[in-house]
Amino acid sequence: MNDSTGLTSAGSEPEERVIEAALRPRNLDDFVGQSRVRQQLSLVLEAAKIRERTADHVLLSGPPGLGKTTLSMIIAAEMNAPLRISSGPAIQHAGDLAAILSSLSEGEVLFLDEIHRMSRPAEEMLYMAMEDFRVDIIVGKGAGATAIPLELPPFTLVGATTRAGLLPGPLRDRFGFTGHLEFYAVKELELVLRRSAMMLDLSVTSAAFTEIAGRSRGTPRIANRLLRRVRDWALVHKLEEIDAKAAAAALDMYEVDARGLDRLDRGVLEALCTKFGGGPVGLSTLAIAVGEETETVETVAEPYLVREGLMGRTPRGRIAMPGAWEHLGLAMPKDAIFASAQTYENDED
Ligand SMILES: Nc1ncnc2c1ncn2[C@@H]1O[C@H](COP(=O)(O)OP(=O)(O)OP(=O)(O)O)[C@@H](O)[C@H]1O
Ligand SMILES: [Mg+2]
Repeated sequence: MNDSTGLTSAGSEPEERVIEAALRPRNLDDFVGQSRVRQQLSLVLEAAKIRERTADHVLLSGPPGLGKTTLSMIIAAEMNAPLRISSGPAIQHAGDLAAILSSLSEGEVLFLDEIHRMSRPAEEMLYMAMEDFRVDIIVGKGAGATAIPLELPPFTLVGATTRAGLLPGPLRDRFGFTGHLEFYAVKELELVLRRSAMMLDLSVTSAAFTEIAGRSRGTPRIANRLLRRVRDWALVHKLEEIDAKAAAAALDMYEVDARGLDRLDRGVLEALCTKFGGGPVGLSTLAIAVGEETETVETVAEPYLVREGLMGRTPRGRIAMPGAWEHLGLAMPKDAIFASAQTYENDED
């Protein structure tokens, strides 16, 4: 069984990839939400089709599990083009990239996941390939080295990154279109779940979809994962239909609460409110209080707590926001920093 941390993390596990592939929407119309990105992308692709050219290079940025890989597959499908998949970490030498580029066929879509993790020399080769559809292959070493220019067939690069800010400007500028994916609204996640339930042949009530969607942290990958756990629960309990009560009971058992907080998130909040009176408290002290590594608290629990407005970051440390006490069903002490002072500011370090 997964522990609760795994259940609510936005990254994917290797065994999960197969089922994810099966649940992926295959065209833009089936892709839920992100209406602006979808409209803009659809325009880029339509225009390319009319001009009978390959589409402009596309950069997709946004947190894990929001649909970047899915969109790249949709782009290839909509353009009726083959898709080649690689990733930044797999391209450590310029030669790795040259090998991929020189074997592309005309119009092919090249998807580079985690493009911010490519090596510098490969990145520079990519600039030229994106702009002029040409690369220089270096043959030999030292003084005898020569550059052999190689023409490339026109192709569309789709780059994906969780950290658009880490991309060097020259690379970012060479994309004709950048789509930034946002977290999904509960209503949108309900649609994702409805579609998945149909594909998994499950009978689920509307209220149950709402219940699961509300616990999914704005992330389709998490929504689909929670749905599968609820399905297991219903199977064992021999339920024909999954209703809101069953969904809530199942997810409570997996320790994913009504707002999508898991055991670690709640532990951090509870420590902050009850052991440190709402803070401010340093991150490492907070981590010790919950028996976790500082890094785990910072990268796994904190981003969602801050996003949900339950925890704040100040120059003097972490503080609980009023919603934290409310969520835990506790009374906020009168001397809690948030109640007494105006020192709160959204600090970025
Ligand atoms: N808009 C959407 N509509 C329906 N399902 C979606 C949507 N976006 C994502 N999904 C589902 O969520 C899962 C994860 O999506 P995907 O792999 O595309 O995310 P990602 O952004 O590439 O994540 P990562 O950054 O971890 O690579 C897929 O199984 C897909 O079916
Ligand atoms: Mg991906």
